[in-house]
Amino acid sequence: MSSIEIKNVTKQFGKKEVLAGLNFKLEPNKIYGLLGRNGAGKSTLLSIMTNRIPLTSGTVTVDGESIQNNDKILQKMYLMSEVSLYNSRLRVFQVFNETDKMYGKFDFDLANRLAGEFGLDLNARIGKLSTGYRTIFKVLVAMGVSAEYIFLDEPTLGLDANHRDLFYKELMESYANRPRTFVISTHLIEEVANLVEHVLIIKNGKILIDSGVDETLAKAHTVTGPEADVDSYTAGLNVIGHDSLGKIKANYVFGDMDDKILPDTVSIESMDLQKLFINLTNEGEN
Ligand SMILES: Nc1ncnc2c1ncn2[C@@H]1O[C@H](COP(=O)(O)OP(=O)(O)OP(=O)(O)O)[C@@H](O)[C@H]1O
Repeated sequence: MSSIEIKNVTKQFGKKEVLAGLNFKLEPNKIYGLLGRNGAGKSTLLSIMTNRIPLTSGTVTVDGESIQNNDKILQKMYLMSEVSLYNSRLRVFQVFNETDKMYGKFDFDLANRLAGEFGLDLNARIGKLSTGYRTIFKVLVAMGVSAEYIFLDEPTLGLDANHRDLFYKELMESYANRPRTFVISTHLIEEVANLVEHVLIIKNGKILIDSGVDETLAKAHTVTGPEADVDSYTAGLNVIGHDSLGKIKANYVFGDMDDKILPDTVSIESMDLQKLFINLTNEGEN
């Protein structure tokens, strides 16, 4: 099993720098959440990692080998949006067949069963699918493909709540049956919080967080109480945001708490991933 290493990757579109020197590693058999606000560069990064668009500088390597012009390595990776490359007149089952020819060992059992569960007609032409079914179709191809690394770009775009639930459930089951690496790019943090093991948060073209979910949340605290007490307790800590309700204030702290004695009026609770994400990626803060 291979790991992917991203080193000093930058991407400029004209004069605009979208990725500003990224460094991280993707390990085999993990579910990653690639989180960032609209326009943060998630899709760009996924396209660079799968050699769909060129990078401006830096390297992407798999077990030390560059991915550029390296078909053997690129066979190990699948980017969900690739199906838009297919002729829109093709029918769903034909794309399953094409994918099998390109990557080998397509999981027809899984893709066909899921088509039934989602109510996707295998004979439908892909150009005629509704927005939601277009996503479902792309997701089914991505789940069936035999690649070791599956990059899912906004996999629930346009899906209703029932279909989103079904997708997450099936993804977990499929992952348990055939471990591989999934990188899920999304801004719907709440929905993936229980699914992903590791988060990569992008902001301003840089990786802000690259760590395990549990480890990340262990450093995220909500300190609540009367404003003056809360501010004095959190002075000197890494306060990344706050909320107020009347005279009660919540300061959001990311990082170590010190050993100060907690006043009776103040309480410390955990923070969920969504709240942490919002506070970390708010403009003007940090
Ligand atoms: N081909 C392109 N030419 C010029 N600018 C581009 C191109 N592709 C992306 N960009 C710009 O790069 C930035 C990052 O876009 P990208 O689509 O990677 O973000 P994203 O994090 O996937 O956003 P979203 O969550 O909104 O889909 C945006 O400012 C976008 O306008």
